[in-house]
Amino acid sequence: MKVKICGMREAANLWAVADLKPDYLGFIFYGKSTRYMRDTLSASRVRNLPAGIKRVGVFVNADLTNVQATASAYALDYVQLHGHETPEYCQQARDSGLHIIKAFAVGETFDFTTLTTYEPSCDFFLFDTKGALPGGNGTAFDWQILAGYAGTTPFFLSGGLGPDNLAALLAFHHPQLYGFDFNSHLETTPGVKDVAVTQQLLQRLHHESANS
Ligand SMILES: O=C(O)c1ccccc1NCC(=O)[C@H](O)[C@H](O)COP(=O)(O)O
Repeated sequence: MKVKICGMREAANLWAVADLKPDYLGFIFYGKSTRYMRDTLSASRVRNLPAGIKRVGVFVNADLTNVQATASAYALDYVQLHGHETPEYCQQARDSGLHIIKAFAVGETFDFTTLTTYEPSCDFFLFDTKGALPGGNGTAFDWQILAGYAGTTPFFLSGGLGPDNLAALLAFHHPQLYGFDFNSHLETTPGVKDVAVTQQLLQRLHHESANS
């Protein structure tokens, strides 16, 4: 199972977490987020992450030209779209060479038929919890609702994941489950991950994968 750690914003913390070798690291390019990182992390620091870690830029209803320029400056491997971006927007982004993770906010119900038109343009979906904020709400949704997802695009499971629900997480299965996305439940303050907690979590995940 792949692991994405999202919302990095401090240089020293970024290097410490990168040393733990997560598969993906996420950077928030949404100005209203407490994890906004344009002022705290230079493009060269992000570009120079160790090989093997995929860089993901998170955007919310951003102008496509801005997304393209940012993806190029920070050498982003993926753009994660967390707003009301349409299938046409995703297709245009993909046609320009970007790789797409489209996030969807899941509430008590979710109409999975709305995903069909996104399938051709998206590399991954990310199912997050519906909340007051576009992301980073820190609450989990009822993952059983994903039994209704019968599409072919692999997905990241997200929303309030952390050490406290890791056992339940490891017991959750879905044919298209690709990875877990962690954020606020690993933090000491918004944008700063607790390195010891993150290390323990990754060790537990690797241990479980090796034994499954
Ligand atoms: O984290 C943010 O501040 C954020 C703000 C706006 C859009 C997306 C954002 N985060 C994207 C993520 O991928 C988070 O990891 C995801 O929402 C889950 O966060 P959490 O519930 O805190 O685990």
